[in-house]
Amino acid sequence: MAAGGGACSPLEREVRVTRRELRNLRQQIDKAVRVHKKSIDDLRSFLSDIKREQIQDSATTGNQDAEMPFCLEKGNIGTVPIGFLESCFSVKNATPRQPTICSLSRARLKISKAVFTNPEHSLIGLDQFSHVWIVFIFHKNGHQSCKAKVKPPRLNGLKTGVFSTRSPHRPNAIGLTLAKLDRIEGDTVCLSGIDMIEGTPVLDIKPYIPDYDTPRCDASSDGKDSQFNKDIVLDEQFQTVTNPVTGVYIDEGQVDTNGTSEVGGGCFAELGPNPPIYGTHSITNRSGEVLHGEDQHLTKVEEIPLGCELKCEKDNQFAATKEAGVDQSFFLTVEKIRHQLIHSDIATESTDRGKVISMELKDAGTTMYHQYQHQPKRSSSAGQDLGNEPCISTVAAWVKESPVSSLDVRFTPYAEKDLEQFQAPDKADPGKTSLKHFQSIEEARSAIMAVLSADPRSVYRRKQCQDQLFYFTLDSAHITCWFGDAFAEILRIKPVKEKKFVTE
Ligand SMILES: C[S@@+](CC[C@H](N)C(=O)[O-])C[C@H]1O[C@@H](n2cnc3c(N)ncnc32)[C@H](O)[C@@H]1O
Repeated sequence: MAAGGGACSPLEREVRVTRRELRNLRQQIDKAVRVHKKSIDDLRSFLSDIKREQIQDSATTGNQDAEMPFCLEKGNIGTVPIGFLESCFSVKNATPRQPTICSLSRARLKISKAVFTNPEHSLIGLDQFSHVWIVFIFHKNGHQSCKAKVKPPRLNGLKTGVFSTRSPHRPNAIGLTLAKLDRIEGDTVCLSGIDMIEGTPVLDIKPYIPDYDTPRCDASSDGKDSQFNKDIVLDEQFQTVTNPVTGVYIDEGQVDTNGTSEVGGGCFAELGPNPPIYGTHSITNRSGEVLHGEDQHLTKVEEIPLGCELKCEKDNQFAATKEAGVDQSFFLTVEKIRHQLIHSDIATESTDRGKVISMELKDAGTTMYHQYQHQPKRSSSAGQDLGNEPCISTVAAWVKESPVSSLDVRFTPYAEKDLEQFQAPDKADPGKTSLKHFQSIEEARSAIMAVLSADPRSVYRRKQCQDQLFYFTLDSAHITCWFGDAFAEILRIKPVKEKKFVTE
C-alpha cells in the first residue's frame, strides 16, 4: 500500500475510507455504551441510523468519490438491514444446509424502525403470498471470502467454483432462502423452513412468484428439442435433471403404452423446493375421489404435503406420511412417474378442464396414485400471456448425489424423558422450559429428527471425528448426540442456559 498521503489505488483508498469509517463508528458505539448504557437492540438501530444518515448524505451531496463509498453506480450499497432474524437455530452448527431440510424450523423478523417510520406499512399485501425470498448476510462468516473455489459438503472434500454452489463463503456474503410465510403480526414476519441463524441481518424480502421465479420454455418450440423431451426419450439423461417437480404437463402430444411416446411440448413443471402448488396437482384415491385440491389455486403448501409418500393404509385409502425429506421422496416419485410415462399404462382423459393423466405407481408396500391435470397456459398476474410453459431446469448431478444417505434418528429413554421437560410457548408450568419457536414438544421432536437425519456434520467431522459427541441447540434445547453407522442417537436434551447481557 502506498505510504502517507501519496498516490494510491482505488482499492487502497476504499480500504482507508472503510478504516476511517470503522474508527468513527467504534467511537460512536463506545460513546453510546458509556453515556447511554444502550442495549444490544438499541445499538443495532443506532448503527442503522448512522448508516442511513450516511446514505442520505451521499444522495443529497451527490458525493460519489471514494470518501463516500455508497454509490449505486459503482455497485456499492450501504446496506441497512431491514431487521435481524430471531431464529430457532442459535449457531451455525447443525443449522440445515438448505431450508427444505427442516420445514418446521421457525424464525421471526421484526422490521426495523431504522428503515421505515412505520415498519408495518412495508408488509401490507405480503400476507397474500405463501412463500418469500429472504435476502440476508452471512454475518457469522468471520470475514469476507475471496476464495474462487469452495468445498461444498456434497462434493465430499472436492472443490468447485464458488458460483456453482450455495456456499455461505462467497465474495459478498449474501444468502438467499426461500421460506414459508406463516403469518404477519404487525411489523413482524413469521417464517418457517429456514436455514439462517439467530441474529442474521436481513436485507430484503421478496414474494415468491412461480410465474416469475420458474424457468420457462419458449412456446414457439414444438418441444421436439426440449430438455424434457430428451429426458423422456433418453433414460440416462435423467441424472442431470433432478429437481423436485410439482406436476407433469403433457401437451397435445400422445402418450402410448409401448414406450414410443410422442410427447410434444410436454415438460415437467419445475417449481422449486417446497413450492406453492397450483391446481395442476391433485391426489386421488383409486375410486377417483379427490383427496387433495383438484383444480384449486392452492397457495399454502401444507394443504398438499408435496413429496410425501402416499401410503395405502386401508383399501383405497391413502394417508400422507413423511413430510420431512420432501425433496428426496418426491424426486423418487417423479422418477417413478417418468418410468410409468414410458413403460406403463396411463389413463388419459380429456375433460373440459384439460387433459387428466392418471397413473398408479406401485412399489413394495406403497402404492401411489397420482392424477395430474394439464392446465391451459396461465397468464401472468398482470394479465399478460406469458406465452410459454414451465420447463425443466438442469442441476449439476453432484447436488443430488449426497455422499451420505439419510440417517435413522433415535432417542434414548433419557432423551425422551428430557424432552418432556419442555413446553409450548403459551404454557406456563414453572417447572418446565418454554419453547420459543416450536409450538409443541412434537414439533421440536420432528425438527430435531429432520436436522439429524440430513447428517449435519461437516465432511471433516464425519470422516475424522466419528466417535465424538455432537452438540447443537435448537430453539431452547441443547442437544447431545452421537453418530453410528447410518444412524444418529440423541443422548440428552437440556434447556439452553440463557445468556445474560450485563450492561455494567
Ligand atoms: C449453505 S448456506 C445456504 C443459505 C441459503 N439457502 C443460500 O442458498 O444462500 C446455509 C448454511 O449457512 C450457515 N449460516 C446460516 N446463517 C448464517 C449466518 N447468519 N452467518 C453465517 N453462516 C450462516 C449455516 O451453517 C447453514 O447451514
